[in-house]
Amino acid sequence: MARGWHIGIIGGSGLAEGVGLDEAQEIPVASPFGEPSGPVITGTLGGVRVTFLARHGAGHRLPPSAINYRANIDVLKRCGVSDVLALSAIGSLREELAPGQFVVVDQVIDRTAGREGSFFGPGLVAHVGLADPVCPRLAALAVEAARGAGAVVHPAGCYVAIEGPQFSTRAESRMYREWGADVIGMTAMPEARLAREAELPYAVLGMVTDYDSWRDSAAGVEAAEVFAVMRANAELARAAVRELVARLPAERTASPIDTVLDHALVTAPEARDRRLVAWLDAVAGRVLG
Ligand SMILES: CSC[C@H]1O[C@H](OP(=O)(O)O)[C@H](O)[C@@H]1O
Ligand SMILES: Nc1ncnc2[nH]cnc12
Repeated sequence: MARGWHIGIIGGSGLAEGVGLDEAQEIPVASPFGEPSGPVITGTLGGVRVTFLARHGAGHRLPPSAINYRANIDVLKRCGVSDVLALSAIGSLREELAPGQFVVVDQVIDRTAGREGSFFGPGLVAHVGLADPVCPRLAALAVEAARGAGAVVHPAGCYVAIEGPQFSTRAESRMYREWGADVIGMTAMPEARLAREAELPYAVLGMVTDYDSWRDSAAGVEAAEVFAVMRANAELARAAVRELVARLPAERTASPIDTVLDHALVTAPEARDRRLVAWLDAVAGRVLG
């Protein structure tokens, strides 16, 4: 039995049905930040507590821009999750990252616009470091787990998060390649930012579904293509999650990410907005008392 671990899984496109938990219970969890994508499903997998949330809601109701990323991370934190693994469909910007293969993201470029990207704000200012937006320990576990499940896994890759919902133009797709991005999606930001603010180690297990639009000879990507590849890979993604929980160290040791708020809050206690402080009971209760 792995002590101290409670794995949060955010299921992306093609993975709204969950990961097949034992003793599963569906629980609506309220958040002061508004409506999460849906109720969480909490249960166990190999004796480890796991809580699942479908990012786009049941039946893929929400486009990337309408997802309440703050509420989603807040409810996972409220459920007592210790670490968050995000499952995502991604486009490939490199020949060697082929559809059907997995990429465990290690860097992110944020090209989203207009999304709520922080739990903090006027009345309680915080600046957390985001140089390394994913947790190396969880990412390494995801690599081993996905390999153990039989997937071809690339252990690193830079993810460019676009606003969407349209896919990129050819010019954009080629520009992202020049910038050094390896894969493309619409959801890892602000998810990664918010997980960090909530002191939740976060990693992205990306499943390559297409080659985006940078290749001269090929037609651009279509949503049907993404879902067809995801349908074919959903079971492999679930197997990777089962492998991950089976490979967790017997005891969860502290991660530096667990305490990033220790030195991040800059607003003087007497200048803090009481309503915002109350909203942050789950995300920052550890440091706000
Ligand atoms: C259905 S194609 C575009 C859609 O797929 C990805 O979703 P997710 O990251 O939740 O798996 C991409 O980010 C877009 O939201
Ligand atoms: N090519 C692509 N662009 C953005 N998001 C995606 N998700 C899957 N494939 C994608």
